Amino acid sequence: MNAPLRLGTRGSALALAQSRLVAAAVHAATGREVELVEIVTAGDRSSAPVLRLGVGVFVSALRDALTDHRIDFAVHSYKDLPTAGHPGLHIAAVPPREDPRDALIARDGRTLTELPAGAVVGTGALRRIAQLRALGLQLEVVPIRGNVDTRMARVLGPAADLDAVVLARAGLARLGRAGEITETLDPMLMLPAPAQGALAVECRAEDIDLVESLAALDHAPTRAAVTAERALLATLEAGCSAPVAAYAEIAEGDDGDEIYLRGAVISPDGVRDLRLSRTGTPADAAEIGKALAADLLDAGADTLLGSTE
Ligand SMILES: NCc1[nH]cc(CCC(=O)O)c1CC(=O)O
Repeated sequence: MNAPLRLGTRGSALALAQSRLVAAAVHAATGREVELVEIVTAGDRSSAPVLRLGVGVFVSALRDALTDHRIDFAVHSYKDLPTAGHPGLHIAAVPPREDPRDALIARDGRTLTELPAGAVVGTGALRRIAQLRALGLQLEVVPIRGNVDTRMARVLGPAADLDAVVLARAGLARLGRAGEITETLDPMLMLPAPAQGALAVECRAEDIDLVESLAALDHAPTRAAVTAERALLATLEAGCSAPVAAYAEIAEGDDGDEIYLRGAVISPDGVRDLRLSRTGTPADAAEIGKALAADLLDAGADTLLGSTE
């Protein structure tokens, strides 16, 4: 009898929901029992804002637990992973992606265009702040923090102080709260973060049996999409903190699957807004991402990236 596999997870509602989803999929695919091991991170203990700590603290606590053999595998929100890999660890599976789009949750069921001028919209990422400002809707866009429930309460709770918030649809869907979304935002207006809605299932590279078992959860089109989006991010990232968005769609073409990658770099005030795209085959996902990043740099993204330091 094999001992249960230990799946390390943070204790937040979203992390637990994602971990339970993957635990069930691993059990179904392998017949192995999976037990959740809660890892308390420096980020969970601290009251400092996540923006200052960086999501890296959550990721590194799980990675330390993997390296120390306290757990066998971990599930990350892929978009929170640094673009550089981690020595000794391997992303054994990228399960099917949730809807990667961003979502608006507004009072009185409103959509973006139904919000009155001067409406106050809260959101966390610079990428979203910049794109909301680029719409020219005369919204007052303010940075907010906290977990999904905290952010939703700023619009729907008894002490609501915002007209709307923008969050990833995927997180709300996994928490069973997609029904509270008042508009799912078209990627033409709000291009998502690279890898948004995707999960990364990580284990020790040396555990070849587990690497092989977890591969049953891998979804090739999602992996190709995420590879393209993150290649773009990694190529642009050199020393910058500018808002970068990327979204790859995989569709059936005449000669097999085709990948359609869109990328955007927007100045934080929303005034300069560069959007370009490329197509190719999923096998070339990484090259397409790098090439689109080069296109964006040629079109002036470098000055945009430089000006936001
Ligand atoms: N940075 C926070 C974060 N990391 C992952 C998700 C959930 C969506 C996903 O899995 O991409 C969220 C919340 C959000 O952006 O609204």
